[in-house]
Amino acid sequence: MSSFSSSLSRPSCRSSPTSSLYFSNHSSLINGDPRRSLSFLSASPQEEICLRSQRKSVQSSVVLQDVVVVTNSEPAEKLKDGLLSVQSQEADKLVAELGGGQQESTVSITVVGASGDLAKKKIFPALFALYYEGCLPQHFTIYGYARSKMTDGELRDMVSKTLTCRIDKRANCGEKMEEFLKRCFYHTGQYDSQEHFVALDKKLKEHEGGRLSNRLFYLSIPPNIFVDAVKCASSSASSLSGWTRVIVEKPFGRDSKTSAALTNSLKHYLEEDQIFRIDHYLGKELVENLSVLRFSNLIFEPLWSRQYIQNVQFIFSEDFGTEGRGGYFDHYGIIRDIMQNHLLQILALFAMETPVSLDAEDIRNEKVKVLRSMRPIQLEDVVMGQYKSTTKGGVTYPGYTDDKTVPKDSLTPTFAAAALFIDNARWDGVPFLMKAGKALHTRSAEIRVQFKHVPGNLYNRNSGTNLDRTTNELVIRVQPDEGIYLKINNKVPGLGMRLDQSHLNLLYSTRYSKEIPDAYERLLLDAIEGERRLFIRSDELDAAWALFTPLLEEIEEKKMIPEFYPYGSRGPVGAHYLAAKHNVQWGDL
Ligand SMILES: NC(=O)C1=CN([C@@H]2O[C@H](COP(=O)(O)OP(=O)(O)OC[C@H]3O[C@@H](n4cnc5c(N)ncnc54)[C@H](OP(=O)(O)O)[C@@H]3O)[C@@H](O)[C@H]2O)C=CC1
Ligand SMILES: O=C1O[C@H](COP(=O)(O)O)[C@@H](O)[C@H](O)[C@H]1O
Repeated sequence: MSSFSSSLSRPSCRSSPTSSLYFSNHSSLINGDPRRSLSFLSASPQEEICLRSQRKSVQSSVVLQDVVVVTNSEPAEKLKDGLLSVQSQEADKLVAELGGGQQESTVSITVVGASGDLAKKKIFPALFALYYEGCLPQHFTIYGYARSKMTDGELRDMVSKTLTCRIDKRANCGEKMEEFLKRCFYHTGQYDSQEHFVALDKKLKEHEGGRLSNRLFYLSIPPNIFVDAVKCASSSASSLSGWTRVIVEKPFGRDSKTSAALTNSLKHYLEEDQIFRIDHYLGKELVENLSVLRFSNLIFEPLWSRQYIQNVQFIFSEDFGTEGRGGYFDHYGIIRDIMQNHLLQILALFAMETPVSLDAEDIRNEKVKVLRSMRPIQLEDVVMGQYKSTTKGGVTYPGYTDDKTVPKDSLTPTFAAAALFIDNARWDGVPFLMKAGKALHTRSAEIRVQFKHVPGNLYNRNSGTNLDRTTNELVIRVQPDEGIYLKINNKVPGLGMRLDQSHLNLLYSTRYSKEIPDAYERLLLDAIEGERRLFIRSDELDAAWALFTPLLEEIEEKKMIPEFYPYGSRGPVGAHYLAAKHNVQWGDL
C-alpha cells in the first residue's frame, strides 16, 4: 500500500526503528540559510527526541533508527549512502550547531484549571499520548495550576488514573507513564493573583534551566475567569526569551457582543497570534480529512456545488444528557454548545472555496468568506426540543430539568435542528441542515451529502417507486466507527434487472491498523508547533456569531418553548417537518 506526504504532513513523531527512506527533497533551510538544510530525524529507542521543526520549513523526512541530520551540501545520491548519523543524546547539540549556535529550547505547558473535568478527561491523557509518540520536545515540563490544594504527588496520582495506552501501543507503556508523570508538577494559585503567577514563573524558570523558554498556557477554566487568568499569565509568567501562547476553550462568549468583549479583553494582553481558540471538532480525524477528500480526489470537487448537491446535513447526537454540566449548559443551550461552533466550523470547511494554499491564513480566509456569505438564520427555519424523563425496561432516565443545577422552568433547548443557506454562486438554494441533540437514541456525528436525482434515469422503473431512495449519498462518519461511505445504485446480481442501494465503504478500523488519535492530541501538538490552521481566528468567530446572534436573541425575547422529547428517542418530530419544508429527508433515519 502506498503512502505519501506533503509539507503539511506530520510523520508519526517517534518513528519506529526502521531503515526505510520515506522521501527527501533537501529543501528546508536552517536559519534561512539557503546553503544549508535539515532533513532529519528519528529517535533511538532508548532516548526519544522528536526533532520536529516548523513544517513550513522542513519538507523532507528521513526516518532511521538513530537521529540523523543531513545538509544539502551533499548531493542527493550521496545522502542516501552517507547519512551523518549521531547518537540521539548528541542530536540537540548538533542541531544547535547547524542552526548557528542556537540555544537549546524548552516548552512549559501549564494547564490552568488542572483540577477540572476537561483537564482530567482530555488534556493530560492527550499530553501523555503525545509523549508516548515522541511528539513532545526533549525538554518539556507540564504544570497543573488551580486553586485546589494539591502536591505534585497528588497531581500525579490524579493524572495517573486518567492515562491509558492505545491498544496498538502497549510496549513499555507503564514505564512511559512513570517517565511522563515525573515531568508533571503542580502549583496552587488563584486565577487572578499576580503574586501566584509570579511564583509559578519562578518554578517554570527553575525547570527551564536557562534554556530558551517557550510557554503554553491551556485555559481549562470557566469563561468568566479567562481574562483574569490571561492577564496574570501574560504579565507575570510570560516567556522573556521564546514564545508564549494561550489555548482558550469555548465558550467564546454567548453572542456577538460578549464574544467581541472577550476578544478585546484578550487582545489587551495578547497578540492575536498568541491566542489559540480551540474547537476540538476541528481536531477530529475525519474533519481533518474533509479537505483531503474534497481537494485531492478529482471525482468529488466537480460535484461540490448546487448543480449536483441537493442538500447537506451535519448531525450531532449524544445518547446521554447534560450529566454534571447542567449549570454550564443551561446558560448556553445546544445551539451555542454545538451548532454555532462545532457544526458551523465543519460546514465552513465543507463549503469554502479552494484555498490558495494549505497555509493557516489562506484556509481561514476562505472559511471567513463562506461564513460571511451565509444568511442569518431565521426563526421559522429552527426547531428546538428539550428531553424529558422516560422509563424504559424498568429504568427511569432523568429529564433535563431533573438536574439539580438546572432551573425547573428552564426553556433551554437540548435539541435543535436548523436550515441554513449560503448566498453565493456555488451554493445558492442548497439547504444546509444541522441537527444536534443530547439524550437521543445514539451517539454519533456525521456529515451527509445528498446528491440530486439522476436526470432521465433509464433505470427508474427497476429501482422501486421512491426516487429519493435512489439518490447518491456520501456519508462522512466523524464518530464513532469512523468511516466514509458512498451510497450507490447497483444491479442485484442475477438474471433479472433489479437495482438496490449498496455502499462503497471505507471503514477506518478495517482499512487502517492504527488507532485514531484524540482531537486534543492533534490540537495540542499544533499549538506547540505554532500551527494555527485548526484554531479559530477572531474574524471567523465574529462571522459565526453574526449568523446566530439575531436568532438567539429572538428565541430568548419570545421565550420560545422547546418541544419535549423522551430521553433516548430520536428527538422532536418538528425536525422532520423542518426537513420536509426544504424538500429533504434526514439521512440518519
Ligand atoms: N468538560 C468538557 O467536556 C468540556 C469543557 N469545555 C470548556 O473547558 C473549560 C473547562 O471545563 P471543565 O474542566 O469542565 O470545567 P470545570 O467546571 O471542571 O472547571 C475547571 C476548574 O476551574 C476551577 N473553577 C471552577 N469553577 C470556578 C469558579 N466559579 N471560579 C473559579 N474557578 C473555578 C476549578 O478548579 P479549582 O477550584 O481547583 O480552582 C475547576 O476544577 C470550560 O471553559 C468549559 O466550557 C469545553 C468542551 C468540553
Ligand atoms: O464541546 C462539547 O463537546 C462535547 C462532545 O464532544 P465529543 O468529542 O465527545 O463528541 C459535548 O458533550 C459538550 O456538551 C460540548 O460542550
